[in-house]
Amino acid sequence: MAIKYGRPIELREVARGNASAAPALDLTVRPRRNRKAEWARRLVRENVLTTDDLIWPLFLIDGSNKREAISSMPGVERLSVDQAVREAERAMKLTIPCLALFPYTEPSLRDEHGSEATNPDNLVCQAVRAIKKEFPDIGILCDVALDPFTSHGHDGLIADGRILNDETVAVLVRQALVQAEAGCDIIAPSDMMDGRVGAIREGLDHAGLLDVQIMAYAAKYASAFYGPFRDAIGSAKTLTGDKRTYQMDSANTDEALREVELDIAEGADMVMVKPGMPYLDVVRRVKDTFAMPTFAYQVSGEYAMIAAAAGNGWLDGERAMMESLLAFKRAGADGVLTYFAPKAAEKIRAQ
Ligand SMILES: NCc1[nH]cc(CCC(=O)O)c1CC(=O)O
Ligand SMILES: [Mg+2]
Repeated sequence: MAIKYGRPIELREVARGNASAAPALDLTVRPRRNRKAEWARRLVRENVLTTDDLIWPLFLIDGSNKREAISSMPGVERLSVDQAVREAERAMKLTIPCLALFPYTEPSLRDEHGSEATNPDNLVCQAVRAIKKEFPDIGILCDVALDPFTSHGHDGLIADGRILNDETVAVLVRQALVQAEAGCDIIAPSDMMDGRVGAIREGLDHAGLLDVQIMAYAAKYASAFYGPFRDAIGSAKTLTGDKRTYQMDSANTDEALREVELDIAEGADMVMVKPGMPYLDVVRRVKDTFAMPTFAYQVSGEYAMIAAAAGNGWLDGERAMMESLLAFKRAGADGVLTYFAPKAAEKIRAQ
């Protein structure tokens, strides 16, 4: 019997002959049945976003009782350490498992070598200690890279206009150690130097910090979507040139797999793809290939686009936020770093 759309042709003729009430289209399969009501949609839903999927990035600034708006990231502020502790409390109440910390470094503390990065009493280390003291049960992730601390805004050391890989890695290991010693749970190298994951793992192990995890920014692309972040940490104005000799070319995906493979071999516990939404294909390939805990960073520019369009009344900000976050789950991500974390958590918990 010839089958078309699931029903034998012969039977289709019979069905046609019937009542005038018969459907105009003779369809056995009607996918809309599973969408007919909210309960039915919930029943067949494949992916779900929970508060466990969220990592909340915070920007830090020196001082006390201070909150500073970031003009290119409406709704996001730079926080003094005491205010960051208040946000940690909010994260605990919202059951967000982990915070990520990024410092705005005073210009007077920035130099060519990013020396402040390895100061055990720098802003990030102060914040880690303060948060851990009050809320030991929240996870803290610290970025490892020199850009918040260098006068030139690059993630590594420079000589004759070139980024020095191996010399930079030596500094990154020291940066990771001061953060881990302050109580950081997850070290997240975002610098894209070759070999830094292995060197940091060795440094941590040698210091007896065996339980400190590494989340490698494994496939990190040279992206225009980092613009607002560079405003937030104050490196936008000082950055000379671009980061294309260390961050990846946005045309490549095979290369992402090779980068991820290396970082896993060097000891990464978790891997990350960054930016997020424009690179969901990479998230999917990485997850399918390595079956590792895989994260995506919905970066500042992605946040800014949605926040700006919502602010102008051009799209429904809350729905766009939730849809964008669910997209990461659909692509295979185990979690998302997102500036929407508190808002999304509030919405999830209200459901
Ligand atoms: N290496 C630092 C770093 N860590 C996270 C981001 C971007 C995050 C965002 O845009 O939200 C950057 C910026 C950059 O590489 O220039
Ligand atoms: Mg690499």
